[in-house]
Amino acid sequence: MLSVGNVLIRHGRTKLTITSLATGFRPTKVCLLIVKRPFSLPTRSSRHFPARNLLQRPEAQQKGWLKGWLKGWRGKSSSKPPRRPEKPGKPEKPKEVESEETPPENLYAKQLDKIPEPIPRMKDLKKDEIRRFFGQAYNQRWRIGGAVALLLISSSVSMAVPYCVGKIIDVVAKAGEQTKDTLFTIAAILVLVFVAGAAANFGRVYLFQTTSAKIVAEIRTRLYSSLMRQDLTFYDARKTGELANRLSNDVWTVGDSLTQNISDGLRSLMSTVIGIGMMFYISTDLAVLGLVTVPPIAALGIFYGKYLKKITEKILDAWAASTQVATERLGNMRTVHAFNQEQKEIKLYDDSVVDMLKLQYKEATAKAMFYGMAGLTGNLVVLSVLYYGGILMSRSAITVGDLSAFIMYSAYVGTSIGGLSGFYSEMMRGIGASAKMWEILDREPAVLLDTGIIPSQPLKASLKFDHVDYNYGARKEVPVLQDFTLEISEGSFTAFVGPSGSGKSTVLSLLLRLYDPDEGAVYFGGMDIKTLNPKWLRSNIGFVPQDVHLFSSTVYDNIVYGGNEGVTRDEVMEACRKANAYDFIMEMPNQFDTLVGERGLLLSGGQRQRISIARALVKNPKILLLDEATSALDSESESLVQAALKELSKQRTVVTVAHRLSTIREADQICVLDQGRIIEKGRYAELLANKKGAFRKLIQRQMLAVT
Ligand SMILES: Nc1ncnc2c1ncn2[C@@H]1O[C@H](COP(=O)(O)OP(=O)(O)OP(=O)(O)O)[C@@H](O)[C@H]1O
Repeated sequence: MLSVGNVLIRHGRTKLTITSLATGFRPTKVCLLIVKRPFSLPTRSSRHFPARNLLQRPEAQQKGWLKGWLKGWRGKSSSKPPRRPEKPGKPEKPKEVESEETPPENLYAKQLDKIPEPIPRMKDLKKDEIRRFFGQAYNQRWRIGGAVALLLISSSVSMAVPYCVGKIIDVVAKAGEQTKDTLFTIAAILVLVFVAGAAANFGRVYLFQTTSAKIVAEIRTRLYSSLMRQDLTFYDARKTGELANRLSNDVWTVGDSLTQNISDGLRSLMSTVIGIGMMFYISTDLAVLGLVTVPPIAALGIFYGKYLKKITEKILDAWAASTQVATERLGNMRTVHAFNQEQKEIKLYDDSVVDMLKLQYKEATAKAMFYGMAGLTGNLVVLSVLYYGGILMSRSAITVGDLSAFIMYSAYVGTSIGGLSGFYSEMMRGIGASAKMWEILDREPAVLLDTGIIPSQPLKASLKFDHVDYNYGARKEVPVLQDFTLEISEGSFTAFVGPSGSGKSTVLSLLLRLYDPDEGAVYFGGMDIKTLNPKWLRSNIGFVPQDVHLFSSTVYDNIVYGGNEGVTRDEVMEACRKANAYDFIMEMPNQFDTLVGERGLLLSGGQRQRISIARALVKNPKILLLDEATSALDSESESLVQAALKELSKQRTVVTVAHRLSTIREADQICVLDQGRIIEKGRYAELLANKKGAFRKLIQRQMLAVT
């Protein structure tokens, strides 16, 4: 009796464990070969299963486990939460090595910190989308071709293993004088074949992995470049998280499905075809018996797949809800703390987690049933093949080696069919993800950055709005600017005032050409800004926005960000002095190298605003747009900045939006806006003199508010 013991066969993504392989010498004796998990789908590692991890907690085994678990998670006793899913970026995807207890395909496990999306159906995809999806691999066709060739070699070697094992068993079973020599010869040949197979496998994995990385890198660069060029209308209609997803998870999905998935799919296909062929080659009767269970298992699989899809979609919705709750709250922690809403937020999140868990338990039940059934059926098949194979052996119709090889081939075929179903869903997911990327890549921005005139002579820094109508694409029904007409002469100081929402900031956005008017035109130095190169136009304008956004970098980096190419350190210092920012920067621990924190939150509002003013001044612009640029300054800083701005106004055209009306006493013209129209215009004193005027009312209201 030969006991081979625990034999591991790794095939594609699935590892089979043959716990015991024993055979008798006499051909009449039935060989015993038990295959664990004969049917398996492509898998993910267990850490991708929050519910699974949950079940491992002791509370989970008790009644009321859910509450216990949540309590444990929150309580002081467990400082660490239960193991959470992987962090963003590329979701860790087990490729070659899987845990022995491989869980089935999990549609939402792959992308954990993003809101995942359901797998699209074939009928929902357009032909063009499928063509373009594969088109992305075209640049890498030689590498992919090479990888496929190596795949054919390595798979052929793998598929030869059962046959060779069968032959070895037969040689051993005969146990003659020549046994040792024959065994040695077979083993020596097999070692060479295995080494060749390993080399091919190395090449295949290397080529597929690097090709995937190249495709991902190429798509990411193109996508990011396309995103950077989109106009603000595009961003107004989309969520930042959604775009970040496109750029990270979706791109990986596309890269993987074009390489790793094709590799796995081809392996599964080859294993299925060769495996079935070999089964028939060894014994037609046994092959028919072995394959007779395929249709019922397939039917069960389809039924299960449909149920799983439904429940997965519900889980995705629940996931989206809980992710949205968390993302929004984590980004607004100041508000949460300030309003004492921690407990309420925890409860809100817990509820969404519990909703999802309930669904995951339903899903787990369905999966457990399916895998239980599939395992039972598979084992019954093995048993019937063994039984019938034993009878055939007793009639000397087949050898023990052939029967062993047959069982191994049937296991290969079982796992490969499962692999093919995973291949299909991964491919659909890849095509779906790439279709969403095309939406961005194909979109022609309304403002093309590389077109338009770059004047050879400097233009006069005069501005003009000529009967401009505008409303935001996201809210077409709300007219924002209506028949807006205004002239701003070079070197003048113009201020916009008016109630909130009257369109003041929008005027500045149109000057920067962040949006284009629906009707009428905006002129710079007598030229319609639509005809000018947008980059050139913006290089002439310094802008201090209402909400100052600093990047998570140093003070210096944030200021130099506003400069034109080749801006010097001296110019940066000069801009800081003019913006009254120099002194406080020099008092900081690392001065210009001080990190400002995420969105500049390590600085005070007034400091951020002065850095923002310095950033606008560093390129020494001809036109300065200030959107309530001094609103966050204390009165001392404000008077200093006001003095600086007054000085700066002498050399450039300044357009400002002001709430504090005291800051615009010196303005050459003040425009009072209401519902997108200029209802009053003039100098400070003139407007104040009009006793029934809107400006005077604004001043009175402001004075009342102060007293
Ligand atoms: N990106 C946008 N998409 C859709 N509507 C917008 C957008 N930005 C502003 N609006 C709307 O346009 C109108 C004018 O907004 P704008 O910001 O120009 O007003 P404002 O006078 O500057 O207000 P405030 O003084 O409060 O800053 C408002 O009704 C506002 O809701």
